[in-house]
Amino acid sequence: MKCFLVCPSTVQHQRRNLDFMTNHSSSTRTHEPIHPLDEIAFATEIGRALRAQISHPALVRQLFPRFIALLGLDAAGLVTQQKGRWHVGAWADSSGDTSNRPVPADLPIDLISDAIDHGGGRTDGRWWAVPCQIDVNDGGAIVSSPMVGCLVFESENESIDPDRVDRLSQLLVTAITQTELDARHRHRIAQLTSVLEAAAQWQQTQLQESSDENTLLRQIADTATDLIGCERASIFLWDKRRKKLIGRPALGIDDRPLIVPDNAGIVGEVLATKEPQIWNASSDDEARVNRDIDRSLEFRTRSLVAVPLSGPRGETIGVFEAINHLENHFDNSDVLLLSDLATHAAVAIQAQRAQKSLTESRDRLVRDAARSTPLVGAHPAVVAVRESGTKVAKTDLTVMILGSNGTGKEVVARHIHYESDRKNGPFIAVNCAALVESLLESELFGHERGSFTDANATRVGKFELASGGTLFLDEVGDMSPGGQAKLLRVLEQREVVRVGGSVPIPVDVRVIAATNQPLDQLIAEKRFREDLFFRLNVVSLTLPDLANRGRDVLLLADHFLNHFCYQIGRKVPSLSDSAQTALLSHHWPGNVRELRNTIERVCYLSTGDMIHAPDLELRQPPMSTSKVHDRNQPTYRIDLPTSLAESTRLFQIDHIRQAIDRCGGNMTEAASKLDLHRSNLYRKMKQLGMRTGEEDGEAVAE
Ligand SMILES: Nc1ncnc2c1ncn2[C@@H]1O[C@H](COP(=O)(O)OP(=O)(O)OP(=O)(O)O)[C@@H](O)[C@H]1O
Repeated sequence: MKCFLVCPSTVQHQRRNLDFMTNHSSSTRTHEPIHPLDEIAFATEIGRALRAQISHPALVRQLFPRFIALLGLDAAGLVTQQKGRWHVGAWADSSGDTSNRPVPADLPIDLISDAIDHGGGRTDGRWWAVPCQIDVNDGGAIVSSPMVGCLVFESENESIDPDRVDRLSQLLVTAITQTELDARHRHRIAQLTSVLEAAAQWQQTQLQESSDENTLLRQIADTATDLIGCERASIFLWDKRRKKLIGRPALGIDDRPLIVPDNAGIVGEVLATKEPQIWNASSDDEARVNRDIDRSLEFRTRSLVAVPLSGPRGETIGVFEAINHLENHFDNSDVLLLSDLATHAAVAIQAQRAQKSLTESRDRLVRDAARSTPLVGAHPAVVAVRESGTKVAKTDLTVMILGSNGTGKEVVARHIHYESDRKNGPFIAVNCAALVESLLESELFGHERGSFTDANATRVGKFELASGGTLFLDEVGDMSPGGQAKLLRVLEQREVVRVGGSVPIPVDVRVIAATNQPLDQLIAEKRFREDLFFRLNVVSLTLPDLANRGRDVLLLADHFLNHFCYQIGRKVPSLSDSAQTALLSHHWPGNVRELRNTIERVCYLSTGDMIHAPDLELRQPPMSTSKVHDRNQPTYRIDLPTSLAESTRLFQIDHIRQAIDRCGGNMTEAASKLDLHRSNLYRKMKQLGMRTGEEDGEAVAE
């Protein structure tokens, strides 16, 4: 028995029609009286049974014997028509026995059909038939197949009173239809619960990045097979362009899909009409089914139901098919269930496709972003930074990157980010030097609306924005003391509180800091918190100045040449020997950034296949404006008037720097050019306050 909902009109409909038509006269009979209280007791019993949501068999067991006894019948039962066949349920007699009593062989089928066709009770004197039906309209959207049947009873009692039969059978028919509707209701709720549970599982599968479409389709088909109770189920996705339907899972073939023309068989019919189709071999046209599929799968289709799979805008994306009902034929209730599953399946399939395409775009973007900022360099110090960066990327350790302006600290930070598991998350860079203390807190931690005069809207801070990714704090040495204290708190607690807010927000961020400042000196001068330094400096990477990277200048120049020529679509010119020498001997106070700008300018302004030294326009800035720049050293300027001793010192620094530059960082060669012994050159450099590279063993190449 299937679904339900009592519709009052059903009861009234039956009530109106229960005026018995007889083909023999009962007016001459004498009726045995039933005490009215017995009828009331019967009605009360029915009411109690319905309230208790009695099952159908229990109803037959409990109420039929009472009905039989009240009317003095021999036996009674319920006869229903299912899929074109008569089906006799339990047959009860007055003893209450519903199991052993055999169904009479001579059931009055004509009388039953007559009662059903005319919607009213019928009797031939011995048999009585009272229609007991549920129309699909009775249950609204949830009754998928009607119930067609009759309450049938037998009585040799001549004195039976038709009015009493009418009254009591009305009561019993109401009880039967109500019980049937209740049962169908419960069954439908169970079905919908299962469909929702299945949809939730498909959603989980579809959200897993690792799961592919096949896994999802197999899961959907398995659910349909279980819930409908059939041998197989398959989802045919429509390849509109190729006019094909691609069935997966392929009804028993595991590895390859089943491809059929999109106009063949019943799936083709569903695609064309957008209407569900049922096909049962015993009653339907054999020509409708595509037996080619059966032959290729060595399978025999006995019955099938297929419904369209529709996308969000109502467009058909395929067909969902269930094959070979395990118990009997498919009917409308299977269409209803398969359609429910198809609705959720289409959503899951489309969502997984959208997710896949988003994941692919994201991966492409991440790959492009990672490629767009390669850490170019073959100098041992750069190689060491790259290797350490790759290693440390696999951890969540905080990293401090040291180096002069323009040496590539942000490039290293990006390298670490794109080498880490956080690469699909955001990379957010904040220049701490650019933020005054009052703005820094709101920039990093966000603020709530109205928390200060200009806070017109809630703002999410950089820490929150970087959640799941990396936060790069550039120029951290320039951060105000107040900012340092707040930063330390966030690093320790791993949660932020927005300005003007009170709720701590957990943040999952990897912090990379960078500075061109001598932090040890700042700590000594109490301008940088030592505790913050230890928090940030878990791993420290130092980038040498470009002037100390020897032939890396040429590698980088080549890299930028390719980059900019590709951008403007010009053939990549070569660097002449003179250009190479000029690049190697320039001292690059602006480091890689300066080189990049130089090459960019050349790419736009020069013509021809060869770049010569004059094209580079590399002039050492005049002493009055030049930076005699050393990593982690203060910047010196000659601000006239200045003492002769200081001018001499700065001149010597610049002179030595140029000599080292010209020799590509080779100290022995530079010393010889300066007519000094190598150890004297080191001593002189120390005297002048220059870094020699011996301090950290890497900055100055031999
Ligand atoms: N090793 C490198 N390979 C490729 N490009 C680099 C490299 N180092 C630096 N660059 C480029 O040089 C420019 C400056 O680099 P970056 O901004 O990383 O330097 P920085 O040390 O962070 O500078 P600042 O201290 O001024 O913030 C950028 O355009 C960057 O792409």
